[in-house]
Amino acid sequence: MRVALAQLDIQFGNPDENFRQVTTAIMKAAEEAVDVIVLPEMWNTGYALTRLAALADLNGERTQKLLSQLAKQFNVAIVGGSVAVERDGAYYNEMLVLNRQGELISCYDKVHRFGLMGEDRYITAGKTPNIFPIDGHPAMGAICYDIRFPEWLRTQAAQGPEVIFVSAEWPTIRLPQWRILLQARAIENQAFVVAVNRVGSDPDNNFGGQSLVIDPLGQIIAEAGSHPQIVTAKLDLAQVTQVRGSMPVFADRRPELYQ
Ligand SMILES: NC(=O)CCC(=O)C(=O)O
Repeated sequence: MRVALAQLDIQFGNPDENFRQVTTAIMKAAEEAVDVIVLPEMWNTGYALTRLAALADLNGERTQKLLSQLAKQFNVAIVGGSVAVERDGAYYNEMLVLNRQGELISCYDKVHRFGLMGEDRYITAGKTPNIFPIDGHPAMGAICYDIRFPEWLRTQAAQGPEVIFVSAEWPTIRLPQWRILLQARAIENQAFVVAVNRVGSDPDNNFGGQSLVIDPLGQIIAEAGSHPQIVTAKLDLAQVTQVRGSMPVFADRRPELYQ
């Protein structure tokens, strides 16, 4: 599986510019003949949470239309990062996943709201998992702060996903934790982790990128810098079978003790 990570400088509160930027990034990534393109968190608006009424994508329609059209045009799956969406008068931090045919195969609302960036005041939390196939391989997705909750990722990883896609707006100041948390999620779940962060800044935070691809042993196999860029990597998914076969961590679990 060849993946492209679109590390973008999201423009605060400017959906038109961000839709333009995402279109360009997907077109550029598709030139690399990848199977999946992954976007960062809240790429339509950034964390302009006080302006959601004016800026959020109503029912995710604009996002789904664009990503579906690009997926079909370039014959590529898209893990659509996340966007601010309005549904029935509530606001969500929502990941849309499209297959190569442009069909919506998963719609996930961030489960853990990040209070330090105001999500607890403006965003409604999701409560459903996010497992989907990419070309027949089981995969899953999480959004930023979700990675601090290993039990949430584990509950889903125990169902078989070989790749964990993560979309984030993770501030520079905590990047050392970003790296360690993602490596730990890869090791404990014996899965690839493909994690996209943004770069640039908003009125409250700087974002230093460092998007990562990590193998099931926790080794970093691709890494972005701190500027906008597309990073590509090849995942040898047979490695997941091999690592899980050599140490049966999932079979050895004692979930009856963990409540
Ligand atoms: N957008 C987020 O969820 C940020 C999470 C974060 O920065 C963290 O340290 O956790």
